[in-house]
Amino acid sequence: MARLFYTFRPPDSYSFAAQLLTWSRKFRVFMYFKNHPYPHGWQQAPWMLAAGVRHEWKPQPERALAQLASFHASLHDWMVGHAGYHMAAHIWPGISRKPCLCGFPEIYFFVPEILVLVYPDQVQIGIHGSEAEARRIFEEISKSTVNLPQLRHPLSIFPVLTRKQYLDTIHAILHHIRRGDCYELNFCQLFASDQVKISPVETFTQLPPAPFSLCYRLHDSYLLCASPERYLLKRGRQILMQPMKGTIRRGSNAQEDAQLQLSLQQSPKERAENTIVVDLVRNDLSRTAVPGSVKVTEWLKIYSYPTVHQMISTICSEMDTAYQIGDLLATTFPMGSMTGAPKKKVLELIDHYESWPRGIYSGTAGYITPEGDMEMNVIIRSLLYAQDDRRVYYHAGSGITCYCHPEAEWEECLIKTKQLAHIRI
Ligand SMILES: C=C(O[C@@H]1C=C(C(=O)O)C=C[C@H]1O)C(=O)O
Repeated sequence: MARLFYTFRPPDSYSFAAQLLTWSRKFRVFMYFKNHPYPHGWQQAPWMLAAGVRHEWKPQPERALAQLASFHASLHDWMVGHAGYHMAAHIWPGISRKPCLCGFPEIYFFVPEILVLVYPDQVQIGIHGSEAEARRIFEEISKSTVNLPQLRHPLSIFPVLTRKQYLDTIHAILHHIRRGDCYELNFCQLFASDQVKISPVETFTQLPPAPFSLCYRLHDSYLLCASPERYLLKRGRQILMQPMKGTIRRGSNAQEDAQLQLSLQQSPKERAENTIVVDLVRNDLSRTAVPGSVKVTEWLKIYSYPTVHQMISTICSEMDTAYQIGDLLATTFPMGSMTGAPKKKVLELIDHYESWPRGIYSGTAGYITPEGDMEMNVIIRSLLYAQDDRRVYYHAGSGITCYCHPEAEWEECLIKTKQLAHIRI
């Protein structure tokens, strides 16, 4: 039986979307998408929940990308899941595999039992079942009570590196850049906290709005993601990537904010960082593209988020019919904004200088539709929570180029942790 969608009209979609998140807690596997409406183009619905496992795909990671398209075609259904950063090891020989500190596998996708799409004027419930069953689900969600978070203690997380260790590492990376080993490297540091118990859903609701937010539970591992960055959008054969490079804090008043935005827009350093990644992405996309179809449709555009301004470029291509979704991932992953360039060399250097795993951070999460369309984000600005171990992790990084001032990069990482400042647990 194919998945059938049934339409309902809740009195208020915003409240329904909040109830949906509360309701999702009863599932051991779910992904809840909250696509804050920034002008970022196509997304399926403002809110979406994929809950419960109808089929799961836990492939051998080394064969996963080669098998993804045929697995998807065999089911012709929605698939939701993630690929962690260390899938890089199966694409680029010589890069080491490091297990995710939070327990997420290298790659995992599931076909949900229940899919709920929430639009401003209607709700669609997609199940392999009858309308009566869909109505029962709709009514159960409508009865969920949303508890406002009980604000108690601030969430304290600490960098694993001291400031001095961080600065020494950046100087070592700059040495590689001056020697010509590479010209941009995205170095990420780890922040952690032990012995914390959080309520993942309540914590997620306190993260700032972002266009690629999601709350993902895979048994005892949680990803609470407030990502502003898209990795890849596939619609038919049209592909779009939107690397983000260039970050500046928001100002405390409108005038300062406009000045900061302008200085980001005009900064030769940030423009160079972004353009290096644009070139890398153009190259990555050209490996599966119809010749001549790779185009930069937006270059160095500033987008503003609650705590930061970001510089984003958009690169499009048309994928050649000889290629499938697995090929697209294999030729573009890990995304250039999280590696630097040239990709092979910086992957080796990241392996060496980041002695902790990135794990699911710096990977991607999202969905594949039955038609093979895809929307995948970049997993950044995210809390990882290992419920069993009561540990919380957060990573933050920045692009290092020859223009960089190590102290400013340290500050940039701290700015990226600012979104956690208001969280209470
Ligand atoms: C590494 C992070 O962000 C990446 C680095 C950016 C930058 O250098 O300006 C911007 C967005 C991301 O691609 C992070 O948020 O942890």
